[in-house]
Amino acid sequence: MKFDAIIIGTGQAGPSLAASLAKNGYKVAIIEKGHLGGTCVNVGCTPTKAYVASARRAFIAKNSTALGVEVNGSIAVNLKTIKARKDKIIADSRTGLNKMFTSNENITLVKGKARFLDNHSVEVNGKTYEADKFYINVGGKPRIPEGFEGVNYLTNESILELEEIPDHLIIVGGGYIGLEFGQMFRRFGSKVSILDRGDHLLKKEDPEFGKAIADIFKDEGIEVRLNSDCISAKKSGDEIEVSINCKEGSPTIKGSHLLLATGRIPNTRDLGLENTDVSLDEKGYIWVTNELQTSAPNIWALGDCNGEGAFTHTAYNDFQIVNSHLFEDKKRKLSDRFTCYAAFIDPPLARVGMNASDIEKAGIKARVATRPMAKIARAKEMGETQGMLKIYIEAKTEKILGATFLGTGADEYIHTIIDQMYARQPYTVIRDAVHIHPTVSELIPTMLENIKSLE
Ligand SMILES: Cc1cc2nc3c(=O)[nH]c(=O)nc-3n(C[C@H](O)[C@H](O)[C@H](O)COP(=O)(O)OP(=O)(O)OC[C@H]3O[C@@H](n4cnc5c(N)ncnc54)[C@H](O)[C@@H]3O)c2cc1C
Ligand SMILES: NC(=O)c1ccc[n+]([C@@H]2O[C@H](COP(=O)([O-])OP(=O)(O)OC[C@H]3O[C@@H](n4cnc5c(N)ncnc54)[C@H](O)[C@@H]3O)[C@@H](O)[C@H]2O)c1
Repeated sequence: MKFDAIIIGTGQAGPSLAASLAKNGYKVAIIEKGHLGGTCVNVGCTPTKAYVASARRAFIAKNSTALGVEVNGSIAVNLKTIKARKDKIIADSRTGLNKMFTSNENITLVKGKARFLDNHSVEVNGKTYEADKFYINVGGKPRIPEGFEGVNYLTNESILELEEIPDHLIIVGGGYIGLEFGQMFRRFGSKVSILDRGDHLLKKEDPEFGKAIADIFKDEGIEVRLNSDCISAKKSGDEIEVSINCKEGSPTIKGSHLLLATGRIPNTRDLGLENTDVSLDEKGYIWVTNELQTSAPNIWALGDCNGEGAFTHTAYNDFQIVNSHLFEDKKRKLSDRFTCYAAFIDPPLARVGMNASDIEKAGIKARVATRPMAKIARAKEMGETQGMLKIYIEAKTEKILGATFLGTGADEYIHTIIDQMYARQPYTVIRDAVHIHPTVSELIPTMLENIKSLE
């Protein structure tokens, strides 16, 4: 069968692109080997944030005595109900996508795994599909280190199928996935141990943020072991025993369940790309131009598989970039985008742009503004004073280089900084703005009155 365009994957870029191509008269096929919606909808953002919400309710119910709220009765967490609520949210999204594809006469949904035969054709379930243009949106999957083959480990996918709360959940990896699941399952009632080979949690952040998170987690009763390289695991009776290469602490740890949260790899190795002119880097990410074109001129790559972002908003922005070159005057580019994201722990960590080590590597002369949450009236009133705010400013241009916020509501008010960076205005615009009292945001202008040289 021949189409104007074929999209592989129904993640965070493919469906919007299919709708736009179809609206502009293209005959489009969109191919999906798994559930419609990809990682974010089925095993990523949506289910984890639904679980985070349940975990926070449980935590608040158990920890509000200091605010004068006493719960005189037991608080039970029902993982079956939590899972059923999550499954319903996911089912609604999948249904919406299915309706969108099947009700559009210009879109053909093909269920199955696509494999390129050459630059202009793919094979799915023994049938050949040809097109002038291809858009690859195949996403990624968990990276499983060697040494764990002999045990029944969990990933971000299988942990979301549990219906009983684990007694003792060991988590290998102190990145976003490890931290979000770790705090969530601790709040559900599991004993939780998080192990990471690095010397601080969230290795991409300034070390002080990882240290502050480790303290918050330890206060909640989570065991955090750093400088701990987990090399293998084996069955030990009913338990799983993990062997650790470490200088301090026991070289083994036993638990009822093991979650591997050791990073992700792109779904590009079994896509038949060797039959095309598409080039991959050494980690398997697809090489793309600033406009997301691959080294084959009729093939584009969007989302996690191009290695230029690892988030839903970056995948969606990839759609916007490609779409702007297809159908809009305002041509967008990858290089216009500032990196931004949040870790949805409690309190959340939110980040945009550069951190201290990025600034040092770039040799930029910078200044910094900081404020602990403990010095913010609204945080005190809420009884949520953990964390701190940090903003970096370029000395020469007075423009904001980046910010990291750890604190209650940080995933929302980081956008004050993100928008200022996109406006490409000096930091003095926010410094001189009047914000609403009492909010955490109101202290952002105040902290910018006190900027210091970055040592
Ligand atoms: C636990 C977890 C939590 C996350 N939380 C957040 C969050 O809070 N915020 C955030 O921004 N990001 C989050 N992410 C990241 C986010 O989910 C991804 O960045 C996003 O889903 C990437 O979308 P994508 O379009 O690149 O691909 P995906 O969503 O991965 O979709 C790719 C699709 O392609 C299909 N596919 C692959 N190969 C083929 C083939 N050969 N043939 C046919 N189909 C194929 C797959 O089945 C899949 O459906 C989270 C990720 C995880 C794992
Ligand atoms: N809130 C969000 O936006 C969100 C949430 C979850 C996941 N995600 C996405 O998923 C991606 C992957 O997340 P992740 O947490 O799996 O990866 P990550 O790369 O952020 O963290 C993995 C951690 O595992 C450690 N590690 C790896 N192997 C180890 C071993 N053998 N022993 C001990 N430690 C080991 C690494 O040192 C690292 O700190 C992220 O890049 C992000 O794009 C996003």
